[in-house]
Amino acid sequence: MLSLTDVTKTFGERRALDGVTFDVAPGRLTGFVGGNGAGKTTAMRILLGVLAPTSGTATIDGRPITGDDRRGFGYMPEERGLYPKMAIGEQLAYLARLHGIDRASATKRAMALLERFDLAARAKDNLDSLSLGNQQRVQVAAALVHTPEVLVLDEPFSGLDPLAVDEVVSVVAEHAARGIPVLFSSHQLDVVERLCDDLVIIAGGRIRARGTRDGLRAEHAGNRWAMAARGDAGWVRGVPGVVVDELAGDHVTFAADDAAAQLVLTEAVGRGGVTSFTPVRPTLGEIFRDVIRDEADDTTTDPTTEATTKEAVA
Ligand SMILES: Nc1ncnc2c1ncn2[C@@H]1O[C@H](COP(=O)(O)OP(=O)(O)OP(=O)(O)O)[C@@H](O)[C@H]1O
Repeated sequence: MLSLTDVTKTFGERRALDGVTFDVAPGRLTGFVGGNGAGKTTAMRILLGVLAPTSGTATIDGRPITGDDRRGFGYMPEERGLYPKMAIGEQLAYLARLHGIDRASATKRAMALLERFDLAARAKDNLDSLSLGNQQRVQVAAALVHTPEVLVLDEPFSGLDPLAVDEVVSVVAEHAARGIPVLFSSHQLDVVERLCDDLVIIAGGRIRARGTRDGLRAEHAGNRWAMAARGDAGWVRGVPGVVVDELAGDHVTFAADDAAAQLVLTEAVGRGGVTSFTPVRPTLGEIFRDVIRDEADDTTTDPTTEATTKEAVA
């Protein structure tokens, strides 16, 4: 288990993280979601030891993360880190060797990863001769080449088309399935929603929500229901305690507490039955807007539009 506990990070006057606590469980994909400047990269850099927290702790299995632990981490940094003018096969093999893997195995691993990303034929090409999507695949491969014990990926899907996203997702999921903790940040909420097991939502340097994806969706369901009745469902408008969101013939979505929803169901059965009756789960985008709005009162800036200037710290 990889954890940040009560981590605060300030850059001069700017508080980039404020009491941040979350876990990344082994064998699970944890999506890290937040607007520009929310604090995702800063939190990841603290996990990686690239930055020291102002206060709070970064731990693995309950003990402070050491340099040795971190050598076993796979990290795809926001600023990317590969050499544009070096052949990609050679480059991946070189990175594997930096992790202490012998030359023959390093080359083998590099080629296996390129194979996996359908780039084996390009092994001798320089990184900068590849399309942006392929360069991104190589960046992901670089984080995986030493078979990491922990995987931290900063925006691994940015700039990828939907098919490339699926391909990277399946490779990353294979690594999670080895039982390692995987944390990735993304602005693409639809991808996060599809991919992750657990979610951490951050805004303005503070954690606004965290938990399992399904748990958060249930928690934020807000008593909304969808029903497909047999016959026109217009009568639902007249049921006490019900607010209809959308009505289209026999399909209706509405807000109602459990008792009012039960009334609707009973009435529908009396009127000929239903073909479906389900709670409506919010999308991740809806949850995101929900938690940001809930907390907006006690933030001084809009976390989703905050500037992302990254001044160098002297
Ligand atoms: N080295 C730095 N010096 C000063 N301020 C910094 C530095 N790094 C980050 N910040 C500030 O800390 C805040 C959080 O930035 P961070 O990069 O962690 O956000 P982010 O969620 O990764 O954003 P994005 O999605 O835009 O990459 C921002 O206000 C940013 O300007």
